[in-house]
Order: sequence, then C-alpha cells, then structure tokens
Amino acid sequence: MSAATSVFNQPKPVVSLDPTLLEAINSGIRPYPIPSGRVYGYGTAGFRMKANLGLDHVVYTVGLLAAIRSKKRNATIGIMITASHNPAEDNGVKLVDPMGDMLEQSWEGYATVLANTANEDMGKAYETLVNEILVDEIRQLQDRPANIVIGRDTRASGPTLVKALKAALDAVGAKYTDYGYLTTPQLHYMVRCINTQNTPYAFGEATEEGYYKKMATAFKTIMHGRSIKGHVVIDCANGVGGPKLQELLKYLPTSKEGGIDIKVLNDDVLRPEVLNLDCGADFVKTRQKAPPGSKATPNERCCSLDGDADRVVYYFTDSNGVFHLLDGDRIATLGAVFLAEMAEKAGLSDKLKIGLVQTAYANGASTEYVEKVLKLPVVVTPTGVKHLHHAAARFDIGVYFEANGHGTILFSDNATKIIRETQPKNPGQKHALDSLSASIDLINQTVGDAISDILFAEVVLAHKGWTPENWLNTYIDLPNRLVRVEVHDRGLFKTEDAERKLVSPKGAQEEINRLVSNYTKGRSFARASGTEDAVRVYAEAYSKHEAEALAKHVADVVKKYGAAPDPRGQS
Ligand SMILES: CC(=O)N[C@H]1[C@@H](OP(=O)(O)O)O[C@H](CO)[C@@H](O)[C@@H]1O
Ligand SMILES: [Mg+2]
Repeated sequence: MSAATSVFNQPKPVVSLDPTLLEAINSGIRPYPIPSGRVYGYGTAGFRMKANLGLDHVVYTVGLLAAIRSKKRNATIGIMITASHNPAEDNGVKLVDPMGDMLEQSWEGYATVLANTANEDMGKAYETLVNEILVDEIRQLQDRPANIVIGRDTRASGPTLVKALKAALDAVGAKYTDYGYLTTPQLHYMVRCINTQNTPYAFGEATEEGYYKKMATAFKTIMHGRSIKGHVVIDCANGVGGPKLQELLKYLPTSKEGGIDIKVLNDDVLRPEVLNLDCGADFVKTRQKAPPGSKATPNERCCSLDGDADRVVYYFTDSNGVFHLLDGDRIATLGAVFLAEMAEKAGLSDKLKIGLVQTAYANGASTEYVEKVLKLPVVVTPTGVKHLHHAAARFDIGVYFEANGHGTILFSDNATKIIRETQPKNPGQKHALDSLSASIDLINQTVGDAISDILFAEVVLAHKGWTPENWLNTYIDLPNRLVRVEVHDRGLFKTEDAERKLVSPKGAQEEINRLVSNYTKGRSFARASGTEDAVRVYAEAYSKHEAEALAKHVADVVKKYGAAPDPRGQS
C-alpha cells in the first residue's frame, strides 16, 4: 500500500480540547453577549458597526479566530480595531495575514460563524473550528503557539474592545503585543516586519520608529537633487493619522533641508467625537468640496486622510474659486507616469511589466489616459482592496487604487531583484535605479498607506515640476455621479464582468444598456454595496447634465426591479 493510500484510509482524528480551556473561553466571553436579534457578517473591510451593538462580542470571537489563524500559518497575525472613515460612534475589527495582507477570503466564513455563536456555545465552536482547521490525517497543529499584534485608532470605544480581545487571547493562551494607537497601514507593516525578520525579504524593524526611519530614509534618497515647491496641507480627519504624521515629521527634512513642508490640519484626537466630522478623505470625495475648516488659498496643495490613514485624496481650489479633486485615479496615474519613466531611464522597460488595476468606479478618462497615452495595461476588478491587491501582484510593478483614494504599488520579488542588481552604466541610469529602489521602500506595499502615498506623490510632483493644476490637466475627468438606492433586497442584484453587468434581476441590464446608448460617452452600472444595505449606481457621460440624467434613469431602473413584492401577490 502506498503512503498516500494509507493516509486516505485513515479516518480523520477528532481532538477533544481540555475542558478547562473550553470553560475559560466560555467564561471569558460572559460579559459580552450578542444583543438579541443581531446578525454579524465579515464584510469588505472586516466587521463594522455601531460600537454598542455587541461589537465587544464580535471582537472576542475575532481574537479566537486570530489564535487559530496564527497556529495554522505558524506566524504572527494582526488585529486592527478601527471603523476607518465611518462616524465616531462606529467601530470595527479586521484581521491581517502574515505578509501584511488582508485575511484570506476563504476564512471570512469562519469569522462570521464564530461571531454569530451564542456565548454558551463558544468553547464548543472553538473546538469544532480547531478540528476543522488544525487537525487532519497527518498533522495536529492545535498546540502550536499563537502570536498576535494589536493596533487601534483613536475611537472612544477602542479600549473596551481591546479589553474584550485580550480576554479571548488570554483564554486560549495566545501571546500578544498591543501597540496601542496605530494607523491601519502601520499595523500591516508591523505584521510583515515580524514575519519576515531574519529572511532575505526582511521588511523592516517592527517598531514605530522603524516605520518612520524606513520611510524617511527612502524619502531622502529619492529626493536627492529634487525640490518640492511650496508646502502641502494635510487634513488628518481628527484621527490617528494626525499624531502619527506629527511623529514622522521629526524624521523628515524640511524643504530648507531639501525635504518637505507639511502643514497639519484637523489633528484633534482629544475630542473623539470630531473624528471624520466635516473633514477627511470621505467627506472631500463624496461632497466634492474642501472641509469647511480649510483655509486653503488658491492653488494650495491640500490632501485629506481618512480616520485610520489608509486613504488619501488631493485637491485644490483654482484662482477662480473652483474646487478640483485629485482622487485615487489621479494618484495612480501620477505614480505610473513616474515609475514608467524611471524604468525607461534605467533601461528596464522591457524587463519590468508595469500595469494599473482599477475598479469600475475609476473615471473612464483615467482608463483611456493610461491605455492610450501611457500605453500601459489596465485590469479591472470587483470593488474591495483585496481584489485589486491580488491583481496588482501579477505585474512586476502593479499600481492599484480605488477612486476613493485607497491604494498602493506592488513590486514583485523579480522586479526588486532586477532593480537592485542592475549595474548602472551612467549617472542618469544610476539616478533612475536609485529612485526605483527608494520607491520600493517609500511605498508601503502591504496595503494603502495615506502617509506613504502622500510622500510618494509629493516626490513625483517635484520630479515633474508639476503644480496641482498641471497634474489635473494630464486628462479631463468625465463628469460623473454616484447614487445610493435603497431596495427591498440588495441580494437580488448580482453582477459579472467586474461588477459592470447585472445578471440578475433579469431584464435590468438590458434596460440599462438602452439608457446608456442614448448618451455621448455614456457608461453606467449598478451593483449591491458590500458595506451598506443599498445598491450603488454609477454613471458618467460627456456633460454634467447628461451624467446626472443617466444616473437618475438607471437609479429608477434599480428602484423598479428592487421594489418589494406586492403583498397582494400582484407584481
Ligand atoms: C464606491 C465605493 O467607494 N465603495 C467603497 C465601499 O464599498 P461598497 O462595497 O461599495 O460599499 O467601501 C469599501 C470598504 O471601505 C471600499 O473599498 C469601496 O471602495
Ligand atoms: Mg480607512
């Protein structure tokens, strides 16, 4: 009998965990019951809700799952407590995988099952998951150590949630390091640093200081011989990005020293209730205006972070007082312009395949600019950073951004090796290779990082000698409109082709197609939101008036197909 057959013939062992462990799990969660009627789901960005609706229960269960994940991967796992751009009274929790990426999607189901388990069944549920995940015919991994790192934003509910989390980790004997306040991308950075230390891919030193030093060193290298015009105003949404940016400034040279002048706005973390209130990236992107507190003068470069500093948008007001947004699409094209130019100067155009990844929400004009002017390939994925991230990893240099400002740039191991091992033949080539090499360190490749994205954008603007107006004029955005439509059951709205076509309800897509064909440069799609109970409709067209009309008509189609069934049975 071959070894393989004998393994197949063995029944899977069933492991019973120590009853005192199960009792510890059950008693640890006792203070955190599920409020009646609550159902939780691990969504696009983990669990997110009003903090007082049983989030402590959910966080406890995330602690249990993190311990199992850590044992399974034999690596440190991250837990971030944040609700990003959402209101101050919300909070949330998400898991970070060993390389600093988001939790593997197939595990979201486990997270959802545990979160919806009643307190008295929690020990048993943990045991069931251990058997499903950590026990098989060949190995039993339940006794491996578990290591977790924790970060949180500045929300008032944070400390209580961390307490619930630690109760879970203590119950199962997991080791943990609580970093306290961190931006989301800083936590992703820590996880990757810890898991790559003493390897050829060591990412950096797993401390805040290590993060600032890595970024500042790369920034100084890449700035060599370039100078940034004027200053940049950064609105920190009164979130954790404020104090972290202030900290980074201690490591960065000012413009007099060949560096950058940053003016920090909205960094009040002592009043948690002002978080994301009339400020921040989401406010600016959705309202298409500067925060009311902004005192920006014409053409002053401004940008806004969100509450956990993983998103950024730029903007300015021109001399006629007109507001202009430079969103994620623009940051992506700016990065691509620079990297393509540097790759060419380094003589590596043929060796490094550079590509862009967008979602259907990217402005059609940006896609056309990348394909026709920059002559780079564009891949479109479903909404959600995890989809973009994976698609970007297939290029040597993959630039990905959602229009709302969340994104980063990935360099493959192959690209890193080529860039770092190519011997320059002249000073021009050396400068290009050094710039590419420093970009690898300046950009936080684990996840979108507003602070790192800003430094990179500033360097590129300096390199091109561009004002925000020059940047804006690289292409002209098609006027567009995003509408939120509440329907009876958003689950009815199913899509294909990277969410650009509805396959259900039957007949809806045909109606949308007919509408779109009436508009010059018209494009529109409808999809169910992954984070809100609604369907989103996006439309763009040649003029503002047309884009708005198209959005309204498509929203009407969605309303019609999404209406509640007639209770009398007549449709
Ligand atoms: C149109 C839009 O901005 N959608 C957002 C929003 O997703 P929805 O699935 O559309 O609700 O939240 C996601 C998580 O923050 C973010 O990744 C995404 O870009
Ligand atoms: Mg965020």
